[in-house]
Amino acid sequence: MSTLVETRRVSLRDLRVRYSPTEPYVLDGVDLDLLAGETVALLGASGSGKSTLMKALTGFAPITSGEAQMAGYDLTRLRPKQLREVRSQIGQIFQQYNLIGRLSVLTNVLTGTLYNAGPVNVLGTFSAADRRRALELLDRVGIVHKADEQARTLSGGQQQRVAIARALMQSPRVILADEPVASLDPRMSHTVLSLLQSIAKDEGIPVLVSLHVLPLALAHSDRIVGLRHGSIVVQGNTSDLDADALAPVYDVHGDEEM
Ligand SMILES: Nc1ncnc2c1ncn2[C@@H]1O[C@H](COP(=O)(O)OP(=O)(O)OP(=O)(O)O)[C@@H](O)[C@H]1O
Repeated sequence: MSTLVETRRVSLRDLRVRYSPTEPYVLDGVDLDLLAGETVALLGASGSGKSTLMKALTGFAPITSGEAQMAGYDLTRLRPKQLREVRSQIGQIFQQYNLIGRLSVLTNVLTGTLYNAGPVNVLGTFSAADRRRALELLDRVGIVHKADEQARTLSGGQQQRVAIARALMQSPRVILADEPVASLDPRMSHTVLSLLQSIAKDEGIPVLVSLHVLPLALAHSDRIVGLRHGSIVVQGNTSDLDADALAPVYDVHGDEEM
């Protein structure tokens, strides 16, 4: 492991991924850097490879060739133990929040520590320091007043904020958010995305967020990357891009659906 900056960045060069040798490449020659403190929006039509890119970064999709550095690890040569280490350092946010509904909000946040847990934590006993930190994080995402409620009683936007607090509990070096607002109304989408962008800055870590709604990407990212058929067709600072510049991402003449 080298410098702090290198452990808080992602670097992909000519990345190729396919799920089977008889299938076409799902990611085909992706070059991408995610830098500490920046929020990068990943756009692309359905089937363009956004989730596969996230999965390749967490070792759930097979990297066929190319270079992939994540949080100081070479993803192309990971041993199983290192794979667990890498995953423990990636905060993942999903469309469906993935909370345990019958457990309290506070306990859900505390489960973020289980990635690095010893046997005591696996049994469900959390330290006073962890509980304090979990409450601080719930305060940070604006939902500490719900700490003792069952997670399933919360609205979608509230649950997603709990999921973000849970991810922060890991002290992640990178956050990957795969369509985190696809189930939320527009107002809550803005709240959650602006929270993620401020976390990237405050924690000094990269946040990669896949989105389907162009105005949300333009409003809540520092950089936008557009995937089409597994290749990056647009990439630039958000302030330099508009809907016209991003049209190639959605210009459907192939087999992708909008
Ligand atoms: N486990 C898998 N095995 C084989 N093919 C897969 C697998 N997962 C995804 N694919 C294929 O890879 C391609 C890209 O899928 P992916 O889910 O990465 O797209 P996406 O851009 O995230 O789409 P969406 O916006 O609909 O979630 C699709 O053709 C899909 O069928």
